[in-house]
Amino acid sequence: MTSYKTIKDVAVITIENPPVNALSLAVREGILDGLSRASKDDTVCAIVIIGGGRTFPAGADISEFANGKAFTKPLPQIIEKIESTQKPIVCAIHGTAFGGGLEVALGCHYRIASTRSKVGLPEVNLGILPGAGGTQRLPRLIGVWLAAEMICSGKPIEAVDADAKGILDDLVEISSLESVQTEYDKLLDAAITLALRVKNHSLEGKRVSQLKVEPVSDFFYEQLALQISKNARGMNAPLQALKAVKASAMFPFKEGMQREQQILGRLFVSSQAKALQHIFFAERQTMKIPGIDMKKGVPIKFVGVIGAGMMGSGIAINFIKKGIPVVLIDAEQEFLDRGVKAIEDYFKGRVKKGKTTRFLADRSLGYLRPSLHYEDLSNVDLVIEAVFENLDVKKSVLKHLDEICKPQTILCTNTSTLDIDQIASATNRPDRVIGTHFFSPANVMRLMENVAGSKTSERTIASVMQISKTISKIPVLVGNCFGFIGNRMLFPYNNQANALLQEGAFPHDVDKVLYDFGFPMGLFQMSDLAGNDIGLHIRKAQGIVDPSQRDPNERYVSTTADKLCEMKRFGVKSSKGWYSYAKGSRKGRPDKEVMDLIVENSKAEGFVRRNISAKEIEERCLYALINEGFKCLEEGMAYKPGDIDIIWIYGYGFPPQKGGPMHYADAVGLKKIYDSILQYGKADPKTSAWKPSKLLEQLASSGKKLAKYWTKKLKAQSNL
Ligand SMILES: CCCCCCC[C@H](O)CC(=O)SCCNC(=O)CCNC(=O)[C@H](O)C(C)(C)COP(=O)([O-])OP(=O)([O-])OC[C@H]1O[C@@H](n2cnc3c(N)ncnc32)[C@H](O)[C@@H]1OP(=O)([O-])[O-]
Repeated sequence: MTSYKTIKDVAVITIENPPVNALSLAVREGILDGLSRASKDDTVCAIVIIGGGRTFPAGADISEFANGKAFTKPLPQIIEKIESTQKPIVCAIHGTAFGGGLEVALGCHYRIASTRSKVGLPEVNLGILPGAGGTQRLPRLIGVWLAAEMICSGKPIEAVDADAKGILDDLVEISSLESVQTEYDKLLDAAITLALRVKNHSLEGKRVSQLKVEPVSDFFYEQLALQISKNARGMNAPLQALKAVKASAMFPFKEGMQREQQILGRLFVSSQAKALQHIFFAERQTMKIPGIDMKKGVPIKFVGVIGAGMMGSGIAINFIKKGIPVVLIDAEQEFLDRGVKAIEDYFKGRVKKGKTTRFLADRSLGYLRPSLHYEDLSNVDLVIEAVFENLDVKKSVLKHLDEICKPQTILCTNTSTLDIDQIASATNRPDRVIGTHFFSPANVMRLMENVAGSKTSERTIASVMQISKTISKIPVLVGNCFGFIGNRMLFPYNNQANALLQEGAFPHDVDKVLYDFGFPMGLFQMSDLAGNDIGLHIRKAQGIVDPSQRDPNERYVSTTADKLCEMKRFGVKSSKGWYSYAKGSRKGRPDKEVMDLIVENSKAEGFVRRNISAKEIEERCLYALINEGFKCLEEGMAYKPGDIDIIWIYGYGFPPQKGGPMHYADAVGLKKIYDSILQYGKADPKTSAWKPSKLLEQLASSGKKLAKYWTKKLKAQSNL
């Protein structure tokens, strides 16, 4: 996991633990061994620590947190050993020196980095803090102010910025065109040169733990705490990290370290840390699908997008940003022009905000080819239709594409609810048809539900999953059912919210509970923002708006929602919906007209309104959601519980610190949820959402956790 060699009397310890050189136990042992060899060897005058391959360590090995290995030869002790070594140690950074990686660098006496590298302390995103001295050394090196900002936000910074802040001693200029090998060679060369230059220098002032921290006023901590509470609402780690940073200014290093370790100990075992670390791995597991070999994907080098509306132009941006040429098609010149303008405005905005350069923006725009002619798609590798959400319209678009595109072209349909098999049946290549459900705005939202139809081939799935990654999305493969995973689960969740209105709650009551749970907004606020007509459109497609077409054995809860649309209360866009809005504002106020309508409907539908507790609101909305998630798993529509969690966190704002609905279910206890579902079902037998999932029932009665059960099941499957 590490290698040792000497070059010109400098000992070089190379960390070799691909892909990210995480500081696993074997790496820590290797560093200790290297330090010991270098210290004992009289011919060695200085030491360089460098990461092999593409990066300096991206942190401690997160998988060692759960199995306890992190406590054997723990990282803080290794860093102490590095810092107290009597020979100068130069740390050479390339790639991403994150978390424990940066903490190792802070323990070294000198730090140089490639201009392409990034450094950061992202531990708060994992529910912990930089627990190997980062909260004590960084403030000593760059001051409390800058350190607190980096540690509490968890955001990485570019090497050039790190140099300006005083984290680095020098930069090694590497152009974007140079290979990783050249970067490594140049960096090592520069590190050895520096090591030889400082070999006889005193280490006085080079051991960061011995530096003094300039105290800052309490006002600074109060202001930062306020900002954290707003930006990272509901997250414990950033505020706890701030306490540790404050300790660096209050106590000598040793005592500060004790505070850091005490706080780390508490965070380590917290439910938030477990949830956030679950999300970290779940996000990386979405590409691992039983029976799908991702290597079978074909490269996608040329793309077509049909529909230059908000969705289509957003989709196109994703590709041209990555240098993949796009033909953007619309039927009318006016719509095409509008789409192109939206794309140009997007890039202009990025240049204005300093997020890209004019040169790069122009280069991206150069990849866009607007057209009114489907024939221009004859040679694309993949085409995504983003036309109106209507089965017949989408079928006719795909039929046309099938006639025009080359036989290998993959045809993607961007739909949020429609049946992929039916759409694919309009073509002669159902194996090359797949759903790509982008979330709006498509150039911002990272989630992509890729929907496999019954005939979609492994090659098509692998190609689309790979290209989704290339355009920086988080792709999740899902099965073909109404609403797929995200929207399918949204229906019972949303139904409960509406049922609560019938029984006695108001929109602001429900929204407050969901906001307090950690969602960025409640369901009614979300509906106002998206447009209440979208829900009506879906209910119409389901054929449930007309009372004569409804199943008499199923409770209908959307009368008020339907009436709001009749009253043209579409939401923010019409300045009134479930709430009323001042012109141009997205902050809604409860509206008497809506509250009266809700009361009137309750009465007309035979409900005696009652006070409903926050607990009941939370349980009913979330347990209905979770029950549907279990049904998606038992039907094979979702492949892993973690996939559902990722969909709900990235697509619907489920609070990450709760780990997603399926992780949360395990945390609450499946028996408790199952029993509550039975109880709510008894009181409301006409709501099918309360029919418990068989899988939930089975796990609740056997006392098993979903995560463990599913991991075992997948292992057994892969051993078959
Ligand atoms: C006494 C107690 C002592 C405790 C001391 C605490 C010390 C410290 O403060 C805590 C930390 O450092 S916390 C850490 C702070 N650091 C962070 O939070 C940084 C976390 N990492 C990242 O942000 C991204 O991985 C990178 C940007 C580095 C690379 O992005 P990319 O190029 O898109 O690559 P990718 O797809 O993302 O990952 C590739 C593979 O590597 C895997 N893996 C990655 N990091 C890992 C890790 N630290 N570990 C293990 N595994 C890690 C990843 O799962 C995946 O595995 P798979 O089997 O192939 O699926």
